[in-house]
Amino acid sequence: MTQDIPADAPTISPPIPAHSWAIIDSTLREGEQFARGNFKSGDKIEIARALDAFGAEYIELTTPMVSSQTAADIRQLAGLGLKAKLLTHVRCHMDDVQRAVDTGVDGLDLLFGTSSFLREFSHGKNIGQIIESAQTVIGWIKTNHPDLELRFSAEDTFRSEESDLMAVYRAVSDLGVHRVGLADTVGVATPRQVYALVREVRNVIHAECGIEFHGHNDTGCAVSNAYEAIEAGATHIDTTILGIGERNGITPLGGFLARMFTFDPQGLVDKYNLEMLPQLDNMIARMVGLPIPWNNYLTGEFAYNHKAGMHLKAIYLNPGAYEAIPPGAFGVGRRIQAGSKVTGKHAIAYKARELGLHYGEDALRRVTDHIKALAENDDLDDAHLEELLREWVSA
Ligand SMILES: CC(=O)SCCNC(=O)CCNC(=O)[C@H](O)C(C)(C)COP(=O)(O)OP(=O)(O)OC[C@H]1O[C@@H](n2cnc3c(N)ncnc32)[C@H](O)[C@@H]1OP(=O)(O)O
Ligand SMILES: O=C(O)CCC(=O)C(=O)O
Ligand SMILES: [Mg+2]
Repeated sequence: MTQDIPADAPTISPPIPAHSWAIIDSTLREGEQFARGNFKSGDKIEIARALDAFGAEYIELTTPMVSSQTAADIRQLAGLGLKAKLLTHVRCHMDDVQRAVDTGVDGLDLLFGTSSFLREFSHGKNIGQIIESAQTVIGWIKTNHPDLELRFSAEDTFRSEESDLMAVYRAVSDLGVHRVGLADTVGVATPRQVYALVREVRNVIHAECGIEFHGHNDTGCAVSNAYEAIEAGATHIDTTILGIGERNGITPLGGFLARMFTFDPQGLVDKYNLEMLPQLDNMIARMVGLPIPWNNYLTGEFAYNHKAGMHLKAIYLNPGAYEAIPPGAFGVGRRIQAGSKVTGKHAIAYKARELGLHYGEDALRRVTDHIKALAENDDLDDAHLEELLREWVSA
C-alpha cells in the first residue's frame, strides 16, 4: 500500500474520512448465495488470502450449519493467521452459535428477521420472542466466549416497524453487542430512508456500539445506500467482490470503493491495496464462470473508454476533465478510441503526433473528415486508424 495518488486526483465535499468506516467483505457468505457461487475449499482460501492482501478489515463466512465440510473450511480459514478478522454469519439460535464458537473465528454475525414478512413466513416469532432469544444467545456468548466480537442484525430492517426495530436495537445494545446491523434484504430502501434510519438507530444504541449496513441492489441503490449509511454514522459496510449475492447481489466492493475514493483518496490508498481490485474482480469472475460486466465500476472493459471528440480534446490535456477517479489508482488503464464518427480534429492530431506525424490545419481537417466518413457505419480500430494516418501523410 505504498502507491501515491496523483496530486490532481479530484475530491468532492463533504469529506468522509476513510478511517471512519470498515469493510466487511461477504463474498464468502453472501457470495455463496449467488446463483453461480459454490466455492470449493481451495477457492475459499484463495479468496480469503486475496481479500486479506487487499486490506479488507473483515471477512464474513457462511454458517457452519451448512455442512460439515463448510464447518471444516471455516476452521481452516480461521487457522490461516490472516490480518483480517473472520466472522461467521449465524441464526440467533443456540444450536448455530454452539457450532460457530468452535470454529476459531473472531466474531459472530447474528441475525433475526424483524419484518412482518419474515416473522410470519420465515421463523414465526414475535418481537418479544426475538428479544428473548437474543438475550439467551448473547448472554451465553458473553459468559462463555467473552472475546468474540458480536453483531446483531434485524434482517429485512427496512420493511420492519420502527418501534419494533428500536426495541430490538436498544435491547441488543444493552446486552453489549459490538455492532448492530441494518439490512436492506430486498433492496427496497431509498438513500434518504437509509440516512434517516441510521440516524435514528444511532440515538438508541450505546455510543461505543457500531452500525453495519448490508444493502441489496434490486433497485440499483446498493452503492448509494451504503454511502448514505456512512454519511449518517454507520461504521461498517458489507460488500462482495463484483457484488455477487442472492438475486442480483449487494453493494459491490469496487463500486463502493469508487464512491468513497472521491471523498478521501489518500485515506483509501493508506488502507487498501487498491491496485489489486482487477485481480479480485477477475478471480471471482473466473470462479463463478461469468465475465466482468462491460460497464462494471472501475474494472469493466469500457469503464475508462473515451470516444467523443469533445471529450478526447480535453482528456489529452488533462484526463481529470472527464474522469472522476484516476484509473491508475485502481490498477487499470484508460482507452482512447479515436477512430469513430464522433471523433474530432484534436484527437486525430494527438493520435498522429504519437506516431510522429504532423499535418497542417487543412490536411488535419480533411483527414479528420475522411476518418469520420469511413467510420460512419463501423468504428476503426487502432491498427486501421494508424495505417490510414500514415498513408495520408505519404499520399
Ligand atoms: C437474507 C439472508 O441472506 S439470511 C442468511 C441466509 N443463509 C442461509 O440460509 C445459510 C444456509 N442455510 C442452510 O444451510 C440451511 O438453511 C440451515 C442449515 C441454516 C437450516 O436448514 P434447515 O434446518 O433445513 O431449515 P430451512 O433452511 O428449511 O428453514 C430455515 C429455518 O431457520 C429458521 N430461522 C430463520 N431465521 C432464523 C433466525 N434468525 N434465528 C433462528 N432461526 C431462524 C426457520 O424458522 C426455519 O426453521 P424451522 O424449520 O424450525 O421453522
Ligand atoms: O445479517 C445481515 O445483516 C444481512 C443478512 C442478509 O444477507 C440480508 O438481509 O440480505
Ligand atoms: Mg443479503
